Formats: sequence, structure tokens, C-alpha cells
Amino acid sequence: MSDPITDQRLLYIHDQLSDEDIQREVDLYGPLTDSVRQLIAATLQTEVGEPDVRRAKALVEEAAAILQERAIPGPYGVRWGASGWKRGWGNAADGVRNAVAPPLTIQTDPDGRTWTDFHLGPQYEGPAGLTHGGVSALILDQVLGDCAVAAGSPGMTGTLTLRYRKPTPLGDLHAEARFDRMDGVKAIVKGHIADAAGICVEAEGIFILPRWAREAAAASTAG
Ligand SMILES: CCCCC/C=C\C/C=C\C/C=C\C/C=C\CCCC(=O)SCCNC(=O)CCNC(=O)[C@H](O)C(C)(C)COP(=O)(O)OP(=O)(O)OC[C@H]1O[C@@H](n2cnc3c(N)ncnc32)[C@H](O)[C@@H]1OP(=O)(O)O
Repeated sequence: MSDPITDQRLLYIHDQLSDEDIQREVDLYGPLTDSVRQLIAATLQTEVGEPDVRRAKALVEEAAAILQERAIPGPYGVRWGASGWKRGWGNAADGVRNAVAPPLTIQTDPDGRTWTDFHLGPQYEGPAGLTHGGVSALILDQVLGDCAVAAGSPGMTGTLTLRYRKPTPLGDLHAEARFDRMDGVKAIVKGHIADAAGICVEAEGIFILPRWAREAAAASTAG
């Protein structure tokens, strides 16, 4: 019987790929992902006639069949190359190979502030013309989580608390996070999403390295 912790650990993969090979993959798959992203928006916005919709559907199915000819059977996982270049390319918020991701390009300043300027298209709509609240949660989970990583305290999200202060428009937005404090094994991070007029959503996250990873880290330092 499969064990969820073992299954999860097996998806953290050190494959020793060189930086050159990883860059080649970025250059190959990045544009494919962008094209699929365009397709998602076009599927939502198109007003062409029925024959064109049917023709587009057949072409999309043909493209899917080409890609499925050789494919991994499940999630992409998180992989590291020889230099330590990390690829969370299946990630729903910032995965290079995930067309569902807006995508986010998350940066960290030397003072630890983690931030991203990003654009949400029509496929992220919740209330009419506005960003879906769950999408805001996705983005804040990722930005706050990356901030915990940058602060040296990576972890799974234990609790994410949001306050939706004013409606979040679609379009150009900004998100940022700051490490607040440690409370035992819990890293507490705070952040927000803002539009040009100010803060729309405030967030506080508690990030906890799972017990199995804490034990593995303790065993490796005990050497
Ligand atoms: C090569 C190895 C790599 C290992 C990597 C492992 C993890 C990932 C690391 C980094 C992630 C990288 C980037 C992050 C970027 C993006 C963020 C997206 C992240 C997500 O999208 S992630 C999906 C949603 N997330 C989950 O799917 C979590 C499911 N859940 C669990 O995996 C466990 O539940 C866990 C780990 C949360 C706790 O498990 P545990 O066994 O370690 O906990 P334990 O009992 O030891 O408690 C220790 C202290 O935490 C307190 N505590 C426990 N649970 C709490 C909770 N929920 N909230 C607040 N406090 C909690 C206790 O009260 C105690 O507190 P105190 O010490 O004060 O008594």
C-alpha cells in the first residue's frame, strides 16, 4: 500500500541536470506554456462562429495527443539540478510548465522582502470583473511561502489567514511578504496584495517544515 509521506518524499528529486540543459528546457517549454495560457484566455473570450470553435477544438486535441505520446504519469514534483537550480515547474502559482499559473516571478530583496508584480487575465475572475478570492489565496500562499524559504525557514502552509479589505481587480497587481517571527518550529510571515490604489488583501501565514523533514534535517546535521 502506498504511504503518503513516502510518495511526497519521492517527488523531491535531485536529477543532476546541468544549468545548460535546464536553460534549454526553459527555452523550449516556457513558450509552449505561454501559448497554452493564450489559448485559455482565447477559449474564454472568443466570439467566432461554430465551425471555427469546432476546428479549434480538433486542433487542441491534436496538440494534446502529440504531447501525451511520451509523458510522465503524475505530478512533476520539485527537482534540483547539479548546481542547485530548483525547478518547481508544476507549481500552480509559478510553475514554468504550468499554464494555469498566472505566472508569478517572485523576487527577494537583500532585506528579505519577497515580492512580485503580476498580471491576472480574465481566467482568474470570481465576482464580475474581479479576482477570485481563492486565486488571491493561491498567490499569497506562494509569496508568503517563498518569503519563509528566503528567511531560512521553509515549510508547508499550516494556516493561512486572509482579510479581503477591498475588491481585487483583475489586471496589474503587486504582492509582497515579510518574515515576521519564529514561534518554535513555526515561521510566521505577513503580506498583502495591492492594486495601484492600495491594499486589497492582507495575509498572515504559518509555515511548518513537516516532522519527517525536520527529523531528516536533524539526522543529517547529527552526521
Ligand atoms: C528534500 C526535502 C524537502 C522537504 C520539503 C518539505 C516541505 C516543503 C518545504 C518548502 C516549501 C517550499 C516553498 C513554499 C512555497 C509555496 C508555498 C505553498 C505551500 C503549500 O501550498 S503547502 C500545501 C498546503 N498545506 C498542507 O497541505 C499542510 C498539511 N499539513 C501538514 O503537512 C502538517 O499538518 C504540518 C506540516 C502543517 C504540521 O505537521 P507536523 O507533524 O510537522 O506538526 P507537529 O504536530 O509536529 O506540530 C509542530 C507545531 O506546529 C503546530 N501546528 C501543527 N499544525 C498546524 C497548523 N496546521 N497550523 C498552525 N500550527 C500548526 C503545532 O501546534 C506545533 O506547535 P507547538 O510547537 O507550538 O506546539
